[in-house]
Amino acid sequence: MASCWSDSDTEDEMMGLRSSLLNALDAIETPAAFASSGEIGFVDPGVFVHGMGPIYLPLEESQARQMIEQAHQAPYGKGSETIIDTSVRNTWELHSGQFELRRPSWNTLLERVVAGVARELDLDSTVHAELYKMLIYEEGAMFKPHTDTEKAPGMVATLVIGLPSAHEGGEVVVNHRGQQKTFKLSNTQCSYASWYSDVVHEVLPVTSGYRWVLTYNLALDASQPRPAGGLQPPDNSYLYKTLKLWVEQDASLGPTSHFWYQLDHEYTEASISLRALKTRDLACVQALYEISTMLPVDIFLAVLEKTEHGTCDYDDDDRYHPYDAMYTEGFHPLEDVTSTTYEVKSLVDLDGKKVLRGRTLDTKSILQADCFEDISPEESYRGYLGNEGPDVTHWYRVTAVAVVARCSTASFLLGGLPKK
Ligand SMILES: O=C(O)CCC(=O)C(=O)O
Ligand SMILES: [Fe+2]
Repeated sequence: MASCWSDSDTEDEMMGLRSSLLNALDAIETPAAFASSGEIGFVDPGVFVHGMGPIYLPLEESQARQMIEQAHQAPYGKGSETIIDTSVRNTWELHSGQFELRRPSWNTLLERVVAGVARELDLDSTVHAELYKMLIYEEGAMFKPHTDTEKAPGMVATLVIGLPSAHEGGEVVVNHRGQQKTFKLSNTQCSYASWYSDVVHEVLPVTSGYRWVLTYNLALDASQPRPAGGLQPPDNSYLYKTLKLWVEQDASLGPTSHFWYQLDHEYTEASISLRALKTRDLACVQALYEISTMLPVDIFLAVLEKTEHGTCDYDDDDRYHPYDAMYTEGFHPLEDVTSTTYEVKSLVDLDGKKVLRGRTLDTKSILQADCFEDISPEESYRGYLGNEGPDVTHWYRVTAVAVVARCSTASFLLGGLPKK
């Protein structure tokens, strides 16, 4: 009911809402990885295939062909059924009763790998690995995008260990909430890739050689609560509620209702886009983007710049070598600031497409009051020149996300220089 408030009530209310928005955004944490990969080294698990004998590393074609003779086409889960359809999954498989891993130290190594994966995926340390299948992908073999069904009680993730075998292609591509990673298992040593069961993944076609892997189900004790990590989207309900209030109140007050939230990392004007964002920045902007599909707000990214111009002290050497001094390296603190300006250097949409440049920045719209503090500036220094003392310009740049009430997006975008 903004219309009944006195100005000071309104201002207090707005300040309260802004600090709630700041708290809600500050509370967003870096999510755990949804998938991870790494190298293990050249370790022989002592693969012994029943009816065949030991398999030597790296895998040779003759042994690959012999194993394929023992193997069967791998099925895949479709609803409650498992079916074989080589246009979806084309892989040879040996089930865990058909082979053994005879090297006694293999389990110790496996425990180390599983502990590392548990850390990377932020899984509880009680996670244990259960050997599931051995897979051999020959030329043309692949597995189309799918998620993994729960093959054991408490199963939360899949671990694939690649064994040394020369091959090309066969990369695993994992996709989760708009993020994609590609893993290539090693030809020459053991390596691993792991992902939460609900992460969509595919194995691209092998173009030559044999891709040879062991698959493990990673499961938590059935008594453990399921981890929130990659399985569930983070809980952004507080941010949603606060933004909803802002849209209803603050956003109806001004013609260009928006606010800026400074990101943790700096990005260059050329690179800034959703894809380039790291860790918590990605989580924050992704949360805002998801909310923008439910509330009438638009999200942009920008490089914000503060420029300070003024004079500075010069050392006596400058007076006698004025032209050298023009190129003095190092930092010159401003003695007397003659002008301070704030600008939106470059505004882009989440795909990184420029929508605006050179708009004046109203610093009151930045949620963090100390936005430009603790930033090391870039500087341009002009040394002692005849009658003029030395002068200096400092530029402080930060990257921020803009949240704009959709009713004022058009006016927000006016007032900048034409995009370049
Ligand atoms: O071969 C791989 O890397 C993955 C296999 C897979 O996705 C599965 O067994 O569900
Ligand atoms: Fe899978």
